Amino acid sequence: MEFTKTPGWLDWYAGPSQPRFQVPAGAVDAHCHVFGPGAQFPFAPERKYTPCDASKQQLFALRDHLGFARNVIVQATCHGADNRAMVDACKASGGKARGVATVRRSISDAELQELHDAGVRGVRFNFVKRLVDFTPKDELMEIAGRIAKLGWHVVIYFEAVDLPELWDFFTALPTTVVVDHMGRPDVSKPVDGPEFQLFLKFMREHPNVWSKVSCPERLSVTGPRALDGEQNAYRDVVPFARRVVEEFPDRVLWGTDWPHPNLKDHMPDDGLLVDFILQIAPTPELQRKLLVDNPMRLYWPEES
Ligand SMILES: O=C(O)c1cc(C(=O)O)oc(=O)c1
Repeated sequence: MEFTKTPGWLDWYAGPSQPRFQVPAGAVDAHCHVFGPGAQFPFAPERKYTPCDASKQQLFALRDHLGFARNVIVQATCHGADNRAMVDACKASGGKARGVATVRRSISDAELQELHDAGVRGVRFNFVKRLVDFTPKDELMEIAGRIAKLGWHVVIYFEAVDLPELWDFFTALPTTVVVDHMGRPDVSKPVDGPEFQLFLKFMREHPNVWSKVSCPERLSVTGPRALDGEQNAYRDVVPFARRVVEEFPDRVLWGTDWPHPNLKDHMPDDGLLVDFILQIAPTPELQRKLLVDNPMRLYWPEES
């Protein structure tokens, strides 16, 4: 099947630089995606965007180039609840990738078990309205109850302004809960202001809640961009991510977010995104927790 990219689509950055920051041995890129290829794994009819292709081979090449050992491949919304591309990548990784799936209530126990055998360890619930249609909360809660029995967790993606409305649902989830991209704070607001303080309270009061301190390129308003060798990129995001890393060092994850769906302004150099980690996790101990210990505990508990 032939697909035409969404107008203005930015393709992932070809030829990323070699990071200056050498990540610790065994580091995990805990948030990345594959897109198709569309000819092999068609994009879902209900998708809100049509991306460029981003194959498993290209993802694994990036992993090796950046010095990472493993990936967590998160189902991208352009594939809906058809997890074949993500599952194919997990299976092809030789145990070096785990997955996070999107499932509907109609999924059978046998299908859940097949996902588990392929390496899936979580489901993603998405509340970002530009990405997905609404799913009733009772359906999501039913799915959460079922996947809890497999030892999986729930990944949630939402925007900061929606946290108050979603609070009761999130805090009732029976599993570990992993927040994508720090719940998308508005970084033009103060880090000590009510909006981000509510997010910190969410983590403080609920020890089952983890956060990915990822996507500065999405959250930044004033940059500078991770391009042209910039070693101090996205300075406006740093206080937010650093606060989360320092207060909750055992409940944070980091990922490239490659191939960076829906960026409108620029496509970052992934090598420089790795260097960004030094700004938010300044000590070797924090780096090891963020990049190795925490993702291993969540995704490869049998090895950690
Ligand atoms: O902000 C986004 O556009 C975005 C989209 C997706 C997805 O389409 O799955 O995943 C992400 O992590 C971020």
